[in-house]
Amino acid sequence: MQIILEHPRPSGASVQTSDMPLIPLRVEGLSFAAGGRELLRDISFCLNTSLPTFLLGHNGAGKSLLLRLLHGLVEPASGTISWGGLPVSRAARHQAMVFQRPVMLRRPVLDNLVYALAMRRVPRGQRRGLAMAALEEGGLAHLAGRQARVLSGGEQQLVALAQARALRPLVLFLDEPTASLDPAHSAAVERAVASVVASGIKVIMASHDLAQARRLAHDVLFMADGRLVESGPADVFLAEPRSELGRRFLAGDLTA
Ligand SMILES: Nc1ncnc2c1ncn2[C@@H]1O[C@H](COP(=O)(O)OP(=O)(O)OP(=O)(O)O)[C@@H](O)[C@H]1O
Repeated sequence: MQIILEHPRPSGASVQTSDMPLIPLRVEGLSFAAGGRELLRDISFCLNTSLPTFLLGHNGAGKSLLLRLLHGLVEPASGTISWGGLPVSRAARHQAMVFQRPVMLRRPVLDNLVYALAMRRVPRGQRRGLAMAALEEGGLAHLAGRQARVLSGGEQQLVALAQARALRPLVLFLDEPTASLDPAHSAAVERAVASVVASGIKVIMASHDLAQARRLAHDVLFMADGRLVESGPADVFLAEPRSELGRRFLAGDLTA
C-alpha cells in the first residue's frame, strides 16, 4: 500500500519543503522481524513536507521500531528508506533522536551536550559555545552545571531536547517525549517541540496522546499491530478516520 501525504501547509507556516534536503521521505515495503516474530509488516508511505508528522497507535503498535528504522538504529528485514534520495546511513548524521527515557551521562548537563557534539565530530573549539547556546535557547542555562542524572524526568527530557537541537539536525525523532511527565513538564516539552518545529526542523514523533496530536501534528501515520493502517492530514484523521481501527483508537477502545 503506497500512501502519499501531500497537502497544503497551515497558513503562516514558514517552512519550505524545497529547503529540506532530506524530504521527501520515501518508505517502501518496510518489514522488521526479531525473535521469530514479524514486528513491522510491509510499511509504505511518503512524507512530502517538513511539518510535524505524528506516529499514532496503542502500546506495542510498532511506533518506536519504525522511528528506529528511519534513523538507522536497526536494520529492516526488507524494504527501502530514502531520505530525499539519500540512504539512511547518510541521512542519519543530519538527524537526532530523543528517547522516551533520556540517556544521560554521569556528568554535568553542559558536558552531556559537549559529548554529543563531540560524537558528531563538531570541532572541539566550538562545542562548549554551541552547547551553552542550545541550553540558553531552551531556557535551561541554569541547569548547565547540574549533574544530569539527578535531574527530574521532566528536566532530563528538556535537556535531551536541547541536546538534540544543539546537533542542528534537519530531522528530529521524538519517542513519546511526554509519556511519563506531569502536566507542567509535558507543557514545557510541548513548547520546546513547537519551537523546534518553528525553526524548520522536521519532527517525527511517536505518541498515543490525541490532544497532543491535535495541537502539534500536521500529518499522521496511524499504526496497529506492526502495520500502517492509515495516514493523512492530522485534522482529517482526528476528525474522521477512514479505518475501523482508527475510529476505535479515537474512541479510546484499548483493543483497537
Ligand atoms: N528488538 C526487539 N526484539 C523483539 N521484540 C521487539 C524488539 N523491539 C520491539 N519489539 C516488540 O515489537 C512490538 C512493537 O514495539 P514498539 O516499541 O515499536 O511499540 P510502540 O508502538 O512504540 O509501543 P509503546 O507506545 O509502548 O512505546 C512490541 O511487541 C515489542 O515488544
